[in-house]
Amino acid sequence: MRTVTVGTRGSTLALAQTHWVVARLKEEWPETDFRIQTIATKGDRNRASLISMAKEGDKGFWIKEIEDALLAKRIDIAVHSLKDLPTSQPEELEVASIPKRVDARDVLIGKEGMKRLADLPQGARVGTSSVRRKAFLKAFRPDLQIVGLRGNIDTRLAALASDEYDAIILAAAGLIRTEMRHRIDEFIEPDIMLPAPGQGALALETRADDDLTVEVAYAIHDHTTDDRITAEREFLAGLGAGCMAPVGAHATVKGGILTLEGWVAALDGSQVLRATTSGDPSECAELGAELANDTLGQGAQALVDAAHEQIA
Ligand SMILES: NCc1[nH]cc(CCC(=O)O)c1CC(=O)O
Repeated sequence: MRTVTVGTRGSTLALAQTHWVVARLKEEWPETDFRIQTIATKGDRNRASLISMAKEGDKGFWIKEIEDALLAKRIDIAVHSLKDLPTSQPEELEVASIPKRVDARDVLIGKEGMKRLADLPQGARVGTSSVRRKAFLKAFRPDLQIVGLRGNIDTRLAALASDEYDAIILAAAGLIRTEMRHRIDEFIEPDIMLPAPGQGALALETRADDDLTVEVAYAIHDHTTDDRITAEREFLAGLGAGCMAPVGAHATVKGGILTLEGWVAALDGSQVLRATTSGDPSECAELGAELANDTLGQGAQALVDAAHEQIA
């Protein structure tokens, strides 16, 4: 029996999504034995200094150790949240497969009487440490107070019980995958808060020359998800921005047409540039690049640069 070792971080979410991936792979490859290996990353060990790590240009703080394990052949497939994966991989590695995406939206979870964003009282305190969520929240409701909120999903949900927050914002996908959908009070529509590029999608990374494993992983590839997230990530890349930028992107495919929406915001929400384009899904990369150029033409570079400076 062939054995494929699947590597992941050890958080509840990372393990839940890896168990889901392995169950899907096992359906396609019943003769293969899949093992799960957990790996601690710098992001797991040192949560407090995410911002300072970003300042050092250390983009892959959730993935470096996992990619090292792939290169050293300790694991064969790495499972990542796609939105945490930099837009390019080391030369010896590749994203071999992108499974079907779950809900890309952000959600609100609130205390009693604080269950809808539009209905929150004046000056309500909303927990998030995402610059994108903060900027779009401030643009929608300048009165809201944004309070930092870090940690894995369990930590963030527990923090809501404290006095510091009236409501918190999380990705729907994380709650759905950890069987906590029932905790969601409101799905925030993309016309209020555009999701992060790739939110709700996973990436299976392999060694580029490991043909057998690439084939195993590719069996659960979803072409429509791939087209959508390619458009979203090309938009982000075209802006020269990373996952710490106040940038949202969301692509949908309906009736054979891909529609991509992209937003770039000032950190304080005082300005949001919005653009949209559509075309054939096979043109997904070009559509992303074109949309980045469109927002650059509207002055997006100044917003991205200002965000880089303020965060650094
Ligand atoms: N940055 C952390 C992170 N990375 C992936 C998810 C879960 C959602 C997903 O798969 O996109 C989360 C938590 C969150 O943003 O609430």
